[in-house]
Amino acid sequence: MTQDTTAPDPVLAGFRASIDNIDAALIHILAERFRITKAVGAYKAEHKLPASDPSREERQIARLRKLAEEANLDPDFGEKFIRFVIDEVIRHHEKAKGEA
Ligand SMILES: O=C(O)C(=O)C[C@]1(C(=O)O)C=C[C@@H](O)C=C1
Repeated sequence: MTQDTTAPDPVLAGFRASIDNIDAALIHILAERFRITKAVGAYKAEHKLPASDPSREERQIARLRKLAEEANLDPDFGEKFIRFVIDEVIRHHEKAKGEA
């Protein structure tokens, strides 16, 4: 027998309410991170500093991999996620340099 996917499922709805709250928190946290990195990008452009700092990134990734492990999160996923975010920040920094 196939499951009726339209029937209300309060257990699933409870899980999803929590997922929705977590996703909202993630968006706010990311927005706050990009708000501060925008200021970093403007500072770097003004002071003619390079957009990226690979040694800083290495330290961030090592730290976050350790935190991920302690939090029982796949460290490879943690690294991929922060790499994705940092790459976007660098793109913004490069754009800010072009506009300075
Ligand atoms: O810390 C810096 O210098 C930044 O520009 C911020 C940031 C980041 O998003 O964390 C971005 C680019 C750098 O390569 C390193 C780190």
